[in-house]
Amino acid sequence: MGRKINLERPKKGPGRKARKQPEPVFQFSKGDDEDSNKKLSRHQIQRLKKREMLKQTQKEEKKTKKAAQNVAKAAAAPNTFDPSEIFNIEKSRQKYQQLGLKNKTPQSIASNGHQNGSAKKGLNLFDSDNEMEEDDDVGQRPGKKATQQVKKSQMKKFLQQAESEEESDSDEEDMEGSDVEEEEDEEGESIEGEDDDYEDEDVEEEMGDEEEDEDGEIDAEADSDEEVDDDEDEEEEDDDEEEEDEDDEDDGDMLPIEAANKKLKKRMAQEQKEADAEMAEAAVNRERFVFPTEEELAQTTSLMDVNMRIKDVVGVLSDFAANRDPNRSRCEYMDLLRKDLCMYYSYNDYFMGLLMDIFSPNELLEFLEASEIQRPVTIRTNSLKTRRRDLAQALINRGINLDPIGKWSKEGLVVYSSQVPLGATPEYLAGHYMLQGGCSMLPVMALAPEENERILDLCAAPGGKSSHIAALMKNTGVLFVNDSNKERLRAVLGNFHRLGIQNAVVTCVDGIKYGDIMKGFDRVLLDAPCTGSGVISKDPSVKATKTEIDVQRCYNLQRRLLLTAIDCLSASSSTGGYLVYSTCSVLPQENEWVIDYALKRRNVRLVPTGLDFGVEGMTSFGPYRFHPQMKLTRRYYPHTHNLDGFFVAKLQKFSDAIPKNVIDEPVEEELVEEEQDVKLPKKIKKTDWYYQDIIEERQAKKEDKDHVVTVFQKPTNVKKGPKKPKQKQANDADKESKGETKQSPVNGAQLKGGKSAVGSDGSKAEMQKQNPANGAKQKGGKPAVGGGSKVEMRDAEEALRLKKKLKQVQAQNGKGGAGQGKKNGVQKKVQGVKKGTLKTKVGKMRKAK
Ligand SMILES: C[S@@+](CC[C@H](N)C(=O)[O-])C[C@H]1O[C@@H](n2cnc3c(N)ncnc32)[C@H](O)[C@@H]1O
Repeated sequence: MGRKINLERPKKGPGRKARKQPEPVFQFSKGDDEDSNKKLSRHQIQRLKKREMLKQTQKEEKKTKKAAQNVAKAAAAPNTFDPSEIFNIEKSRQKYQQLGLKNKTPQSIASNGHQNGSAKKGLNLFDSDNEMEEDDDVGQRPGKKATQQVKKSQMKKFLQQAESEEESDSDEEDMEGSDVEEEEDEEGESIEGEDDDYEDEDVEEEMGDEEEDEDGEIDAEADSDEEVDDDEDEEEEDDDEEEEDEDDEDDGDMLPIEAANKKLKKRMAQEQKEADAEMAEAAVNRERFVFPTEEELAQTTSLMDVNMRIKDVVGVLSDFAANRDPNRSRCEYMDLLRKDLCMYYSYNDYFMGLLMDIFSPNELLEFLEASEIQRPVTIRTNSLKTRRRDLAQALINRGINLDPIGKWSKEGLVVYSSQVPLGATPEYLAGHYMLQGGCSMLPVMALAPEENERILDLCAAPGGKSSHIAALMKNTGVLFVNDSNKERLRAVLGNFHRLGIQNAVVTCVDGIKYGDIMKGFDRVLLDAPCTGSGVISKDPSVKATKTEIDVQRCYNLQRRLLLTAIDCLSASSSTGGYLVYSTCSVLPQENEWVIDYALKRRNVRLVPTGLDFGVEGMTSFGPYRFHPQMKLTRRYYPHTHNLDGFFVAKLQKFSDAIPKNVIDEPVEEELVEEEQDVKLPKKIKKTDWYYQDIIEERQAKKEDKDHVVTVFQKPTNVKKGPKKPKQKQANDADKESKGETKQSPVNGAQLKGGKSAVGSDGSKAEMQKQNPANGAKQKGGKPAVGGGSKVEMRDAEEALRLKKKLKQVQAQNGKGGAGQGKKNGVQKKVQGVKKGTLKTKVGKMRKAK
């Protein structure tokens, strides 16, 4: 091998290596120029021959040595830390950014696995893992490392943008006698074209490992720098040779490859030893953490100090017995940690407390950090219209940098960067893909819809998961898509038209009442509304705004929706009888607890989700013990999987009968939910269904004169008709209380979006039916707006009833004095309802009316 003579191929450009190392002059070579040899003396010719032989042997030695090193490196790679790889990644990343990929978020870098440990773990999920290659039937080695993925995506970009440079670079490299190039030449391979992005990893690896200088990244560097580099390289090589010589003496008859391996191991052991010594020294020199006094705490002004203290306290808690201050309890440390975390990451105390109940201090830090970073953008191929391979090709052609999302999905793609908005590409508009978080694909995969089934998605807007279901059903069967929010359903319609979904029926009904409309589904998906504690990176307002009442509202609603969803399912379905429950929350209150509640009240059992990754669900939480099968459920965390926090459970219904000795109301002790006017935050996202619902309700209340605002409001536009006979009235009232009457401005009025209001007859029974646990609630578990407090309402109802009775008694008195005793009794009762307050309350309500 060695340097090649290139007399015939013309040089295409002034490559740096060409300048650095001019083409060798062979004026003394034997065969080429006999005349010139003749001019030399005999001694000169002998010296020349000697020199050439020496050069030749040196080159060969060098080459063997390099080959041995490479083999040793490759052998050691899976278990060892290779600084050159880190260097490579970093360099690639810089180059990547230079290429105009400034929008690349830190998270997307993390997804490549070279930011932190958690990201490395998450890498598995966004690793291309030869998915594309598998699709394409291109043979590849399985199981890549983070660095390889980075290289691959970088290479993709490089090769597209620097295609013109490719040839000249390779020529120059040929000139230098690069081993890599030579090997490539020998094998007749080249690294051109997009398809190669998914191939030739071996070549990429070699390029990374062996010839970092030759990847064309530092062409712009000054010649002087190159010279310095080269000098350094030479020095290093000299050192290596010296060491090798020493080793050679010891190693006697070892093969060069074995000797090189031994040397490498020795060097690594030495480095490890030094690192350990440094760590030990640092640990000794580090000051012991002293619990701060009240004054010190009050004086803390900088977030840096808070951060330092957080780390110190976490350090103490990780080995409490050894590191603690004997005068301080664990509780005190935990309190300090909670306060600091709240301050540093801007959480409210309650919400941070919830998270501290779930995670250990170390893991909590990882979770909080990961929740500050955006997850990688992911898209799902719409298999109704295209194949992932074709979509990827089309998007790459538009300058979008992407990879398959991972082994676990056949449709997902992770997008590292894009020059064009992903929601406006021709492919998007043509419905070839859906913008969808990676974790959103999991519940549908667990549901495993089949063709020709009847499937219900109870809380479907904006339709990401429903459209996935429709695609897996291949537009056959019927998909019922429901959501209680009319505005959000518009997005569903838009998406369905774009994606070409034709087997869907879209409804806008309160999910709790869906069972009254339709039942007997083969499969049901309940992607329940939740606190969003798993998607803090998308909506950071969750950190500061969620309160105890919010959490309770969510799990109450989730429980009721889950029971309805189970009731809608058919246990006798020939293909299924399966239900998937999911939330984008990490709180056990909204996940395991809800599932446990349903397991006790319906004939369902937990079955495996079929998802081959994720953390097992909790079988206990604080004082609560859940069903042992709960470990079949799956949890996903941003810090572990680089996905949004998520929960997936799969249930199978084995009987349609409802167990007799259970009641639907929550049996656990609940908070008394106070009726309160929900304060709206200053900025409300359009996607925030919770606040959007409140705004919508308030708006409707303002606009709709027939809307039942208070229990005493009289119907405004009900035509007076002939009085119904008593029996008929009773029947109607019964019907209304069962929710059969569709629209009545007064009683049991259906509010916009299928919500029901408290009946004007104010029957307590009806109110309790609305919300057995905590008083009247509407869609989303929110309190009925505008009805005053529960106590007020009850008093007012009682007062009205008694007043009516009083009038009757008075009328009877007018006819005769026999009712006097009765009248006194009723009057006493009226006074007894709420001493002193009744009059004013009734007065106020009248005024309001
Ligand atoms: C987590 S989102 C669903 C996301 C959807 N599955 C997707 O993948 O695009 C929860 C949805 O539940 C809806 N929702 C809230 N309360 C509901 C209720 N009582 N009945 C039906 N839907 C409800 C909200 O409007 C919201 O769209």
